[in-house]
Amino acid sequence: MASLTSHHLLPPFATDVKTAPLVSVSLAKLEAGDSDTSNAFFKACRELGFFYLDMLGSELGEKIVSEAEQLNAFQKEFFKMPYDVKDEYGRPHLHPFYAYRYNDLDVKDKNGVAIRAESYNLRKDDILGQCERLACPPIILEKQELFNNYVVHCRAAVDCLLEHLNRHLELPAGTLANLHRISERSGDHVRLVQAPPSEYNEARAQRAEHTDFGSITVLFNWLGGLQIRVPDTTDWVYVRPIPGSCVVNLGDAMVKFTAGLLRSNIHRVVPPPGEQAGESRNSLVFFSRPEDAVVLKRLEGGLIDAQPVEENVETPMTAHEWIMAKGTGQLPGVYTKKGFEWKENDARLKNAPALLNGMPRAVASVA
Ligand SMILES: O=C(O)CCC(=O)C(=O)O
Ligand SMILES: [Fe+2]
Repeated sequence: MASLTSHHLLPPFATDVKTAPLVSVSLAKLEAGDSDTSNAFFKACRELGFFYLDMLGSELGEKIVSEAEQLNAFQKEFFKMPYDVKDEYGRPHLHPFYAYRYNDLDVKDKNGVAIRAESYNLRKDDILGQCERLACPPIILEKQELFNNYVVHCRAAVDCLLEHLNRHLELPAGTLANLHRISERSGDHVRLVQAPPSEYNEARAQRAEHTDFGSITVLFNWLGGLQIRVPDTTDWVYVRPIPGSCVVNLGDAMVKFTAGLLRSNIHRVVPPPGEQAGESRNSLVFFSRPEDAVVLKRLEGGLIDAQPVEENVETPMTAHEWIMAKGTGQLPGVYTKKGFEWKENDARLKNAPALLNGMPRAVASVA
């Protein structure tokens, strides 16, 4: 394993923090159709919405791990570029969502410049040549083949998960696959993420609370810092990175499609605990989303028909409208089995657009 992953080069994960009870699901066994593994996977999707996907022993999985390591090495070089160079590819210039983005932290470098927490969203359709490509730094283009392979392989793993979900949900064959065709325009993207070492800050931690708004997220990280909230509690627990596994979680679209049968769990990222606190933290995220034109509404058939009917009927939105509204901060809230719940204490709420008429403004401590 040591040669495939790089976690052992970093300080160890803290031993004195509470960790999340994520089950480990073997991709190789899912690919082979193992029913115990598939049942454990479906249970995790219903109850926690998060699990480890063990990539080892799967040809596809090991390719993804190897590519994730290469992309992690690459992103460290990417983020070393001067701020003003990256700024040219920033949200104000390039695109409201698929672009470079940063938050200034309250830490300054030796020249007195605020240190940034940074990310860069790269569209699947740019990478696969399915649309007119947004401008991007030349070093991204030098890694075109790697990005292309990574997207194709992550999508193949996602397709395998969707197929198992489809079967458990007793939906007509291909229902979920047909909402997620790789050849169609969608909000799928690769996100590079880097956060410099910083102190834990409660207000910032709360602002970072979110659910993912797509279908299935494939996440690689190398240091602690990801926390999930334990369902029906207010406890935050850390997710320990496991070499050879990625963390998979379901997003809002899967909740919407299944009328709450599947779970999109709230989570956030805080500085790595313990000995890892002094390290800069990178993560690599592949977000899969429904095709742009898909209207986010409950599907018909199978187990979903037995789900309760929502009292508050929200304005139907396409996956594209949803991602643009959520991704640009116009929908400060999280999606739960009770429907959309606004983060009432979020200053952005007053700017929420009129298109959201019909969304219930009841806000709970989100569970
Ligand atoms: O960095 C991580 O570990 C998680 C990132 C995350 O939750 C996200 O980008 O949606
Ligand atoms: Fe997330």
